[in-house]
Amino acid sequence: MTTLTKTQRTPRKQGMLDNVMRQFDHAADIIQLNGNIRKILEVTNNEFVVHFPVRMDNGEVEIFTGYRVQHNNALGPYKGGLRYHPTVDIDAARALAMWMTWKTSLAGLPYGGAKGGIQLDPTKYSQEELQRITRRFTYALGDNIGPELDIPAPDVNTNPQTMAWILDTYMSTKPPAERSTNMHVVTGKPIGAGGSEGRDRATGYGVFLTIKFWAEQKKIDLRDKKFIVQGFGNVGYWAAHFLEKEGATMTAVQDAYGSIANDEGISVEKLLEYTKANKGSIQGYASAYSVENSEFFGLDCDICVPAALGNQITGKNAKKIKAYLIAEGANGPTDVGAETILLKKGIEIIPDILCNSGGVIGSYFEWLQNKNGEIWQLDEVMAKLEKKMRESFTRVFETSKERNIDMRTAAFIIAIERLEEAYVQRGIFP
Ligand SMILES: NC(=O)C1=CN([C@@H]2O[C@H](COP(=O)(O)OP(=O)(O)OC[C@H]3O[C@@H](n4cnc5c(N)ncnc54)[C@H](O)[C@@H]3O)[C@@H](O)[C@H]2O)C=CC1
Ligand SMILES: O=C(O)CCC(=O)C(=O)O
Repeated sequence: MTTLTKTQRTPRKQGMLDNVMRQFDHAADIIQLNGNIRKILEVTNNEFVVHFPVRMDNGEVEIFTGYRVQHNNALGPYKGGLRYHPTVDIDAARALAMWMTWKTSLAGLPYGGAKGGIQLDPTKYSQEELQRITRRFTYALGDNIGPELDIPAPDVNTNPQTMAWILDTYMSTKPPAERSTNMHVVTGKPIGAGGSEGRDRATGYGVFLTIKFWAEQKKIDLRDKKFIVQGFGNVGYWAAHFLEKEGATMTAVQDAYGSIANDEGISVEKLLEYTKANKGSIQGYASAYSVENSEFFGLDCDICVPAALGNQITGKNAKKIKAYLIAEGANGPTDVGAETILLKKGIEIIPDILCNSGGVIGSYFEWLQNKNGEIWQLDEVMAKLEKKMRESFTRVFETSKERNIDMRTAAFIIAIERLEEAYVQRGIFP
């Protein structure tokens, strides 16, 4: 059995962790959050770091490091994705777990927050190797995940297939009578393996909905508006798909391999077909020209959708941004320094914990269906998702107007106040 290390510290350091803590501090100061509750929310509950060996296709054994950080479970089981990327480390997992706590609280879900992943570059491994890595990671986590304890889901470079491997491995460790009742140990599964209709598009659809609700408030017609998207994976593609369907035009895209642009428009569906035949990359797409990555955020557009990694919009490139709206599909794409610049310029930001919350809401629907032995149709899932997204958006937008604060601070306040209420009502910290 691989050794699990458990710590309870959350040191402040530059990067995503520093950003999420500063966002939290800002909101907590405004509402004068109860000091004891603040202490609890500042630290993560549990942190698991696992090292595990996996045999590669060439017969050699490689050692991998995986992480799962459980930030808070005052509102329900820990919930959040697993990321496979070279930048995954303990601080990234802590930051992303904290954002999950605020996100699930804001969305009114019966969940806490967690996040994790494996530090690796998945492009370097075969599908067989990725399957063995995922299965060994699942064994290493053991009963530290579970359908009523901590429920992983897809994130960067993980997908329904990854979730199916986790499900299968987790179930194989359970006695026969418990196997079929544990389907909800992960969400974002393939439909045939207990997944839900609509979870594939839930995050991107939610991103689109928040843009639509914002445009309604501002009396802006999305038809003919230009948008740019960083990241053309699950979130970026689906957000672009729904924006294009609404009549907006995608004029630039950036992925891990480079950036392309075309002021006349880039067809979302044609680009998707191209990436499928091009190892997932947008590079070389004939109906667009390539641009320097450093120019990407400064391109002319109305709406900018960062849907890749954290800390992409920084003090360095924020000044160049021409969009009047940033819709954060990614977690933590805008650092605190950049946000100050953007807000001064009058650029509005739909914050990640609201903008991309469609994903975890879709996961909640999958979890409920598994628990209750139900199967919902796509239109039912999408209608329920839209209702929940509208409720969250309206609360954030109204709070932001009433208190004369930006939407991120408003979203944090709503999320933290729900947690504060839970702790106070439980009588722990009157
Ligand atoms: N999948 C989900 O349901 C949810 C994802 N998110 C967040 O959305 C973001 C994207 O996640 P997914 O779409 O699921 O991942 P994905 O793995 O499907 O796609 C990631 C995309 O980002 C691109 N990318 C990676 N590194 C990049 C870089 N340095 N510069 C530009 N592009 C880069 C990749 O080439 C790919 O196109 C992440 O921040 C994730 O945490 C948030 C909520 C839910
Ligand atoms: O679907 C989920 O449970 C979580 C998705 C996720 O990782 C996120 O919202 O950042």
